Amino acid sequence: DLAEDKRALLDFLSRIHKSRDLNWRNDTSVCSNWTGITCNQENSRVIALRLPAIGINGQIPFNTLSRLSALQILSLRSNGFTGPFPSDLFNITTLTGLHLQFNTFSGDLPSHFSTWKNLTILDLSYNEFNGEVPTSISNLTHLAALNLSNNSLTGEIPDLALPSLQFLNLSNNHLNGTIPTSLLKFPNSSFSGNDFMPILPVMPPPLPPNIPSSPSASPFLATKSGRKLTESEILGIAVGGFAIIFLALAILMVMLWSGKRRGGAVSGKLSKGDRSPEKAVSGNQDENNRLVFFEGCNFAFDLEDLLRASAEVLGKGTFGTAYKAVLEDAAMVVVKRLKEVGVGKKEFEQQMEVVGRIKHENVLELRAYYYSKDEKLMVYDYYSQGSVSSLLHGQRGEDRTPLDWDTRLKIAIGTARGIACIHTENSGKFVHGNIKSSNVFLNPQSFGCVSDLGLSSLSTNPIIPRVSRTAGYRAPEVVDVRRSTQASDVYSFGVLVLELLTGKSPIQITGGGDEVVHLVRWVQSVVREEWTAEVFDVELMRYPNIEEELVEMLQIGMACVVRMPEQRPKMAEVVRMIEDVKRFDTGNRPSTEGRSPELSGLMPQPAQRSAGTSSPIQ
Ligand SMILES: Nc1ncnc2c1ncn2[C@@H]1O[C@H](COP(=O)(O)OP(=O)(O)OP(=O)(O)O)[C@@H](O)[C@H]1O
Repeated sequence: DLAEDKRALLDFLSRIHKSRDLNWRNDTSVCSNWTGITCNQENSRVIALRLPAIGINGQIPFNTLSRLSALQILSLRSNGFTGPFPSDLFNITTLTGLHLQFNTFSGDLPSHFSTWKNLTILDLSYNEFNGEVPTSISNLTHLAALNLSNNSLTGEIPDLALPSLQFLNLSNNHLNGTIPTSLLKFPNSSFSGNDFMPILPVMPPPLPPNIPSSPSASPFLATKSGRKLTESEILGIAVGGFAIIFLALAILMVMLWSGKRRGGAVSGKLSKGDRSPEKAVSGNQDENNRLVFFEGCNFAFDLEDLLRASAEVLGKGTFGTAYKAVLEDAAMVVVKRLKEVGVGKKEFEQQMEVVGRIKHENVLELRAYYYSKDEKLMVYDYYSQGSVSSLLHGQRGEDRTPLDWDTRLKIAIGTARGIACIHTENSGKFVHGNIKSSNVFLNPQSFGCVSDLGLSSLSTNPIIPRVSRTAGYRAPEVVDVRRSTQASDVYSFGVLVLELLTGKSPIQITGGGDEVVHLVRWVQSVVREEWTAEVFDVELMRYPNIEEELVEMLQIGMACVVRMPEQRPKMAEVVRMIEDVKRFDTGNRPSTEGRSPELSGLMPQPAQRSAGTSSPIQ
């Protein structure tokens, strides 16, 4: 229980040598007051202990931490721990993450890695372990990240058949022999700096998607087998080379984030014990330049980890560039690097606090932010499915998740609820300012989830090119005065609804680039001509008995995009209207028989459509 956890921690504290104080006192609450401790929701057990860079020397005292029988995460990284691998930690069968990197542990790794059935991250890098990589690591069937780099390990790598492994680093040891087939999927950088058979000095990142991922396409394998490369392989390597340069540039940019803030802020290469414990544990950064996490965020990373992470550019948006960062523990986050923030630190922080406070299932949670003179970053969860924009307009190949009608309805209702929630914030004055399909993601139940809130009021009013997708969502009055309002959010939402119904982008260029077609105007004109059925996405034609829902959603979408802002419905009203449509979705959809004459015959049959579609937007 918690009392035993407390005793174990106090025992640990009394038996370690440390250069700085910890605020662990017998008369204070472990869960509320003690630095580096995380308890479970009921505050009845200690589930995480994180003491990075706290200046502890010597061995981990035996039979102390191993008594924390509910512990899931143990991070003692960047200290001065010495001695052999603390084998009594095997008693903690609940452990999911063990971070002992940047210490001076030495000796062999134990040969009985089997009790940690739930372990997902094991980081023992930058120590002085020697001996062989134990085969028993294969017993850690949930292991997603294994880092044994920068030790003195010797011998051959065993064939670690780890089904969940996504990140592997064995670089800079003295390993030799060949790389087992089960590990060949990892980039060569995972194995560099060892005594393997000669390999190419430049290690390729994962192959770009346009290169076939057959083993022969890997330069590493080609060299090993010694056979000549085919023309397409050479081409593949050339393209891969560009990809490497591109990736290296991306990583360089991420590194630059740290470089820029030298002097007062954190550098990616702090030596051991450089930081005070409070700073190290509470976000690990200088108080004025730290990554600020919001409550409920379970991420175990800091700015340093973020800067070390490999980054991939997801895209450049209106307010900056979005990167996907893969942290050492294989967790993926999205980091938005903002450009041209037009407000000072205080205002920025206030805005972030408002955004970070919003907890709603249809609003993408801001996990953390960072502010310094040169850099402003925002951190979100990574949504692997991509945005609604990519789901709707992305490649229509095998990998594409088809957006069926129910999902589109769920996207619409989720997004509407998310925006309605946002509009209640800040005494009912909060405005999103940038509702569009690339800012909507699917939550685990496939409902729409709104991202990027709070950005439009921070930026220095970026000028949106007239012919850009973003411009297609802007309400007419915003184009004139360049100021968003809740009514203009409603307009943008209306465009999103029309996009979901038609499957078309809000702006299209036709006629060899001369003609710009606005989705809103096109839908309005088609409906005026009483060709209503023509507007709907052909992909929706396969779903039976959805005509009424389509038409009702079309009416809602059109009500949102009326020209006069004051005539648009409020977002809460829009939610109610869509919820009325959603009632059709209980499995008792009315059949086409018995519908009103206005609606009967409105929908042409699929064959009719394909013959007669006259849409100016293709
Ligand atoms: N949390 C996320 N998970 C997955 N992909 C994301 C995430 N956030 C953004 N993206 C994707 O990254 C790309 C760039 O996003 P970003 O928000 O910077 O620009 P945008 O949405 O195109 O434009 P804007 O800046 O106007 O919102 C987009 O394709 C977006 O869908």
